[in-house]
Amino acid sequence: METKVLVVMGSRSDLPAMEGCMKQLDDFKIGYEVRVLSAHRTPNEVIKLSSEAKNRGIKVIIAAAGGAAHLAGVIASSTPLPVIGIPMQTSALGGMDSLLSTVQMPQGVPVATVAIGKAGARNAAILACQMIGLADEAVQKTIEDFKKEQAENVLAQSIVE
Ligand SMILES: Nc1c(C(=O)O)ncn1[C@@H]1O[C@H](COP(=O)(O)O)[C@@H](O)[C@H]1O
Repeated sequence: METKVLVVMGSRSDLPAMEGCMKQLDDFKIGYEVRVLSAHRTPNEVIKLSSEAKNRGIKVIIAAAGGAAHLAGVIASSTPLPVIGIPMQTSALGGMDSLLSTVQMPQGVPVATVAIGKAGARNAAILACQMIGLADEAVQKTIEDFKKEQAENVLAQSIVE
């Protein structure tokens, strides 16, 4: 399967919160690559990865980090691809630290920031597929089917007895 999404996380400790992201990409049958790299601990490797991503055929980059979460912003600084940031939940500040440092980007370098933690991880995968679907009818159809099924599931449980 062609690799269309690059998933980067700041630490292996983010993996449990990120599993839903990879599962959602699997469910949508979207090819992806997962890397653990840090803008703080391995800055050169992060820039290399993000600056080469487009030429490798990647369409969207998902970046997850917690605390002083600069990873998504640094990636966004060095690629023309859309970057989706996932703020990881933290024990010290509940993820508010990650949220603010991911979302509050300076003008000119956007990061599309989703919710904190596991909900954001899954939504990042869905949003990435929606972006890919703009230029790929089969992927867009996958999203349409997903939304229809989701609505049917909610409606099936809408009557509370
Ligand atoms: N925020 C960043 C960055 C970065 O932004 O480059 N690199 C690692 N981290 C985050 O530090 C937290 C603790 O990491 P450790 O568990 O490895 O100490 C993780 O949530 C990671 O994403």
